[in-house]
Amino acid sequence: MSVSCDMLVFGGTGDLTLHKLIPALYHLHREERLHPDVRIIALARRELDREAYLATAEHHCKAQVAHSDFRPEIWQSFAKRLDYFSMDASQRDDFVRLAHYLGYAEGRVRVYYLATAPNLFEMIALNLEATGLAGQQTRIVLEKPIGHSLESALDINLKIGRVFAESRIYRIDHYLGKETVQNLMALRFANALFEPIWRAGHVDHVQITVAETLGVESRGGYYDKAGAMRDMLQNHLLQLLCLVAMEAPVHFDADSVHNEKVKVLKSLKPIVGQEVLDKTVRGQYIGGAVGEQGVPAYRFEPNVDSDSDTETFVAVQAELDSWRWAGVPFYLCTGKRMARKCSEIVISFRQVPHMLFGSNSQVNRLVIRLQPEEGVSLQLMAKSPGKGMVLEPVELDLNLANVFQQRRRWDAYERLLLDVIEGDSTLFMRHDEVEAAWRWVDLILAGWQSYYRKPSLYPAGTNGPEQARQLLAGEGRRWTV
Ligand SMILES: NC(=O)C1=CN([C@@H]2O[C@H](COP(=O)(O)OP(=O)(O)OC[C@H]3O[C@@H](n4cnc5c(N)ncnc54)[C@H](OP(=O)(O)O)[C@@H]3O)[C@@H](O)[C@H]2O)C=CC1
Ligand SMILES: O=C1O[C@H](COP(=O)(O)O)[C@@H](O)[C@H](O)[C@H]1O
Repeated sequence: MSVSCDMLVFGGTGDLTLHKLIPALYHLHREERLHPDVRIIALARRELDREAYLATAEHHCKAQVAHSDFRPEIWQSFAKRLDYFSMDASQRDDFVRLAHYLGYAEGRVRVYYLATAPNLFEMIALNLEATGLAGQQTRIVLEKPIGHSLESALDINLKIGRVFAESRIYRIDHYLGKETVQNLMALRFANALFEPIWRAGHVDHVQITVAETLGVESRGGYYDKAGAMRDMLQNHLLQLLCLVAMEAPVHFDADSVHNEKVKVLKSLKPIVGQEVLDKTVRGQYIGGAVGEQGVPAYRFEPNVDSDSDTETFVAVQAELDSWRWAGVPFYLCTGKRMARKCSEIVISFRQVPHMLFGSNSQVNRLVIRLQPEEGVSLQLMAKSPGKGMVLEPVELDLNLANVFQQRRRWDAYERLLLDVIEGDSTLFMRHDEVEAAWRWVDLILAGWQSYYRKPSLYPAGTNGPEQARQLLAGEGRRWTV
């Protein structure tokens, strides 16, 4: 049973809260992971009474969780924890009201979850401090992306850091809460098998792909200023890269894990100036079809500029200047409105040094599938039955859902919310990780400004622009997704 706390969710009427946070908290409640005294208070400007908020929250929660997991009596008991407080986070007086509402509760843990746009982060922190709501027992959760550049991230980190000690700041990247992402650490550090070959010399290259079929949905206003680089690659994909490339931490605790991740980010070889033309691809979808469904071009999405040059696809050939990984390309790729939803990490090993059975031998690949199905498969060469040494690629396939059949797969936010309540920041990002990631990304963004303003177009429902295929083909490789 976890610790008792008040969880205050700023942005309580927003997309993230209604689609992800409330359903995650509902599941934690349903599985009795929350202390009976945990209270959840949603905060936003909209004038709503508690009943109206509960009705909205129930509607969304029901739509998000599996039919068999949503039970009215469980919702009723969960709803007893829930309240709504209407306030404007830019108004100090509203925080005074909030302090009265919360009352004095010495020693009680308070979690402030900032599910709002980042431009409110500083104001919320300052207002909490000014009204005596930022004491030692409080924690603050910041949603990604932290800022939109190195400069803005430094500014946020500095200003939040003046109010909250680093140990009380939880910078969330929900990919770190995904089961298979944690399984990647188990695979690497709980098995002796792969470690000796997990390095240059044995690994030819690594691919990290997060392909979505979704477009920008209702988030066009935000996305058009962000693009795939800031929305996905700067955080989710670089965090995945860290887990693939990092050295084994000394302990499985926050500082040890963050120390190793930051070393990886600092070893990213800068991509400067015109290099963006050879090492990166920016794309934007035009109209097309995803499955059977016709979908409009990005520029016709709601709240998107009709002349927008924002990228909805990005591919980058990254390299790490480190002893373990020198010379091994890491191909990172993410896009919206792609042919199919698929997130996976592929470690491609080198070819055998001598082709004993002819030239049809394919390289071994370790594929870590994050979604939609979670699993790990190892592609090997085997002899096909019959006469002669005819080889065929086969798979050792581990489907995690089948192996752990009896157990529901937790959503990333469930795990991460529980970690915040329990005060464990291992699966969050420390300030220097975020900054190191921006330092590298900012150079690419600057290169794009000078040399690559117009994204390459790709029809929705395809695998991105042709240039992405060429990024690997030029090196005699191909995307596996
Ligand atoms: N949606 C998603 O799937 C994901 C979102 N994120 C990040 O999470 C954050 C929130 O995203 P999302 O939920 O999509 O955004 P939304 O625009 O849907 O929600 C914003 C929320 O902030 C509230 N708000 C805005 N201004 C104020 C204010 N002055 N005082 C109090 N509340 C305010 C809004 O309510 P009201 O207008 O009533 O005040 C609303 O509840 C963003 O930083 C986003 O990048 C990260 C990962 C995924
Ligand atoms: O953070 C974000 O992630 C989602 C993709 O998350 P997933 O868990 O569904 O893979 C992405 O759609 C969104 O644009 C981005 O802000």
